[in-house]
Amino acid sequence: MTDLTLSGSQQMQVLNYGLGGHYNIHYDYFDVAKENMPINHQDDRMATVLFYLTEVEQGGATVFPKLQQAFSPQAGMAVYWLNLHDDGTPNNQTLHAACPVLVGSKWVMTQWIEERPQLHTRPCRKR
Ligand SMILES: O=C(O)CCC(=O)C(=O)O
Ligand SMILES: [Fe+2]
Repeated sequence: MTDLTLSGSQQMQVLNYGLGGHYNIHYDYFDVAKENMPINHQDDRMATVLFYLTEVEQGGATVFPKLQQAFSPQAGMAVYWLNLHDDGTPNNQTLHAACPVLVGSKWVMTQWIEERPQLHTRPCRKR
């Protein structure tokens, strides 16, 4: 689906949000150049695939305020985005949050895709 390898990436994470459940505004990348990461964990989440497993009656949208985009959960839908630019620097336009569930329950599955395993298949370009 993404043409990226999942080797070295964490397992998918399943999240359930009940009434009022939300995810505060955040980036999925760590910005490894800035953060003092241990030498054996210098990798970053270059991409995210977010699968919606359920529809939510009201609320629960994933919002990207800097891009002015919102996605309302639909069962079977996925949103895929790149957290890093082609040169590996973080793309701060990817700031996002999950709005509170107002009615119903929300199930999602997140796959974060690591950058380093793409080394031999994905060229590193200048921005
Ligand atoms: O549940 C959502 O809509 C967003 C989840 C998310 O941002 C994440 O898992 O990193
Ligand atoms: Fe996220």
